Amino acid sequence: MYKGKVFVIKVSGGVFGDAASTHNLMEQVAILHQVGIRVVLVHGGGPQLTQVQKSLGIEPQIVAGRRITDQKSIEVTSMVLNGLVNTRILGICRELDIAAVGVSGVDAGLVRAHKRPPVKVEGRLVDYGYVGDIDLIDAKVLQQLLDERLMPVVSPVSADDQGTLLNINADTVAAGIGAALKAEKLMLCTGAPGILESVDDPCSIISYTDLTGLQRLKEQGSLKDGMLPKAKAIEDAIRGGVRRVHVTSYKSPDSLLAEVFTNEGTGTLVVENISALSPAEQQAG
Ligand SMILES: Nc1ncnc2c1ncn2[C@@H]1O[C@H](COP(=O)(O)OP(=O)(O)O)[C@@H](O)[C@H]1O
Ligand SMILES: CC(=O)N[C@@H](CCC(=O)OP(=O)(O)O)C(=O)O
Repeated sequence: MYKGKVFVIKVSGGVFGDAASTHNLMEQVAILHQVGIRVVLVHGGGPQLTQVQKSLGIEPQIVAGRRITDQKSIEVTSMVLNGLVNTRILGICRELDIAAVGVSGVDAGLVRAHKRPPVKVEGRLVDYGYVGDIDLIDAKVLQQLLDERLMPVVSPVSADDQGTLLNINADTVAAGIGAALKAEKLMLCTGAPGILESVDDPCSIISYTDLTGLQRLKEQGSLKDGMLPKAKAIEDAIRGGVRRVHVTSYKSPDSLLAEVFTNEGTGTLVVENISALSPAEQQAG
């Protein structure tokens, strides 16, 4: 059913803090790649970035889920995301025999962005510095790699047309790539079990929702911190043509495969409009 279809899988940096979770997740990615799904892996690296910033005496500042990125921090961002995290994932791909190629949003004009001007967030003016907003995704380079059966491993570091490097949230980049490739699925693997009705109650997981449901959660204040850029990314991906967005935990051992190959799944599935789906479609993973 999914052979030849595009899945964009975004893995949060948190997974790489634990070797067993990392292997577990990458083994599932390997299976999806090996059965003929065109997998694009987009990675984060927020916790690693925070750690290296602190070791260099830079106090990390994150506002509404996005990192304020000054001149020194954009250098750290490209060192950590393009260097450390991307290369570590490629090493695991070697071990698991996945033919993978590392790229970033800078490569071959993949992500064209501009520096975000100071914006009002939660009532105050915030200058995010070298943080980018996406103008265009040119996914040609990814199509070429996928046509050669190579798995792209994408770091979200991007640039403007002058070559100024910009930091973009990995969920945002994954959503843009999903929309550009009209992906069958965007899978966001995060530390949370899925989208929760109440962030303090891990049992309040929402199994199935749509854009109206997501808006309701936002309006009632259920979405906070890192879930804010994730919710925006989910909305943009679906409006851009991605059929299904899944939010799953990297902590449960078979979360990706269960989400794809069982009706129940383990996390949250978001579609454009639940009532527009046929009963059969509502059943499908
Ligand atoms: N309604 C919610 N459901 C789930 N997580 C939420 C919600 N609201 C806020 N969060 C927080 O958002 C976090 C996910 O964001 P973040 O840690 O930035 O993600 P990642 O690094 O995986 O991209 C969760 O671990 C949780 O603390
Ligand atoms: C602008 C912005 O916030 N960029 C993110 C990029 C990394 C990321 O998104 O990593 P996770 O998926 O692990 O959170 C950051 O600096 O943390």
